[in-house]
Amino acid sequence: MARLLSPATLAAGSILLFTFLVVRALLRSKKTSHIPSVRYGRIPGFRSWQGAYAFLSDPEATLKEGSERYPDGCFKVSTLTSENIVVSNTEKLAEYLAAPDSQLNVQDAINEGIQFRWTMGAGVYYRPYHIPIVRGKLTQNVANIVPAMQEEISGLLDGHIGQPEGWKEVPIHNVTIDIIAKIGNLALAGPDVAHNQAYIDAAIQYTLDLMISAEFLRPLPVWAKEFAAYLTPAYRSKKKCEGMIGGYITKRLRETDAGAAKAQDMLQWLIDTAPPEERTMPQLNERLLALNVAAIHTTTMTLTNAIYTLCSEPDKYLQPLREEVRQHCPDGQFTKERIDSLHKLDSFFRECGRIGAIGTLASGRQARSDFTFKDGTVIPKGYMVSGSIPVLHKLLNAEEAQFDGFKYSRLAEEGKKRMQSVSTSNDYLAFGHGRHACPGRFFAASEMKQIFANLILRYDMKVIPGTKAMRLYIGAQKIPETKLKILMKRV
Ligand code: HEM
Repeated sequence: MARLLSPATLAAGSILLFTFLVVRALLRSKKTSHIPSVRYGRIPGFRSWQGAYAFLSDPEATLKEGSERYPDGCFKVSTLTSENIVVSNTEKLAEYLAAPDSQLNVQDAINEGIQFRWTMGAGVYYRPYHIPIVRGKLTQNVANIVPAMQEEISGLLDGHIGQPEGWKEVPIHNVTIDIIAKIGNLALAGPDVAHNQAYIDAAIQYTLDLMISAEFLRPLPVWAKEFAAYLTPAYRSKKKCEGMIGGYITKRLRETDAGAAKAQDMLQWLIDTAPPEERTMPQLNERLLALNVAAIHTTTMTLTNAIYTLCSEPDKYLQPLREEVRQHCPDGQFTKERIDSLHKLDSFFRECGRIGAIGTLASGRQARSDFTFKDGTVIPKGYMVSGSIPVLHKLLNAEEAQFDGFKYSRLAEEGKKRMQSVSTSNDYLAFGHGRHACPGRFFAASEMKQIFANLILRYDMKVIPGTKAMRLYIGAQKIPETKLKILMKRV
């Protein structure tokens, strides 16, 4: 091993990898030379890399520039390992979202981003049988799980924040991620797993390990990924989780085989539905982790962003939202119907999703074969196409980009069609759009609203004077700051 990793071998390996990446960048650029680039450099062979530097330094500004320069067509931006073809208008978005999966594929697009065929496991990539279960059973079960979630949220808020008489500094992201991970796992695998703190921490960490592993694996050729995957933090993390809940999964499999299974949770529906090769303990552990990846950080970031938004303008939003919750839930108890009747709260969440969507690129699809738009523009096989959030969410114009939390409830009161936080459209893509729009959004909205409503019933909240919630970029992702503390005081 020492000989294999000698400085000479490492240097030779690095030169080979560098040459491979330069040649690949040159070949890639040739295929997309018909599409205008935004913020690429001038040095031949390195143009797309300079473009990647510009895009990754400020994705939002790069996309705004592209959308302004090419409002009717497509343009391309570069990341370190690929080029992304971006559309700026709703017609083009609708056109590519209607393409069949055999032509423009969502699984391949996600795989490009998080390499999940290798970081999670081939089963999740080739057999996504969990998606219809999330869209169907999990969504239908939202009403049934509200009371258990409510009890859990109450206990966790007592533990994390308590009932402070005076203003208390609270690292709110740490609180929301723990609550989301626990109530999410309550629905995924039941209380035994949700109350296993070591597993919850490991499931939260798994997503981060996966992101790092994806960066390590992405530049490698496919044959190398097959081996390198076993050396990644994601693989170690998955095995660690297997050690923690493997016995519990095996018990649930045995109960089901004995006809004694009673649970109404995702694990049960997975066991009942899995194809034979997926109906094993390691594969079910992998599938639960895949769902944790889809569910924990997305929901936490969206909720944290909503809390920061509220704390920046508490005078404007806290009291009206609290009054609405008190009016519809006078005893402080929630049901699905009561949550659905909170129209101001829903409007607030939709506007947070419009202004502060987690991604700057939406609904990415990767071409399995060449795709041709009506205007003749071709997305070549192997390339990504996405929507530009800044233009589709109308963030180019300063007036339209202004946060207006009660805009949608006001429009509905004026007799216009109600636009809900979970209704996707060509110009609202916080949950994507089309056949592959997020199937977990109804569940996520219920979780977020319950936590948010509990918070505003219990606490006054505001930012610490002199501080401001900043957004950070990780690639094309736009995420809320995680370290910011806010001030909270019991009502
Ligand atoms: C606020 C929280 C969430 C946000 C912002 C979010 C966002 C998204 C987005 C943008 C997509 C891609 C849609 C597209 O390409 O058009 C997606 C897909 C997906 N999400 Fe979510 N998500 C959230 C919560 C959840 C939860 C709680 C679950 C599961 C319990 C989940 C499961 C999935 C799955 C399985 C897909 C893949 C769908 C497919 O490929 O057909 N998500 N999500």
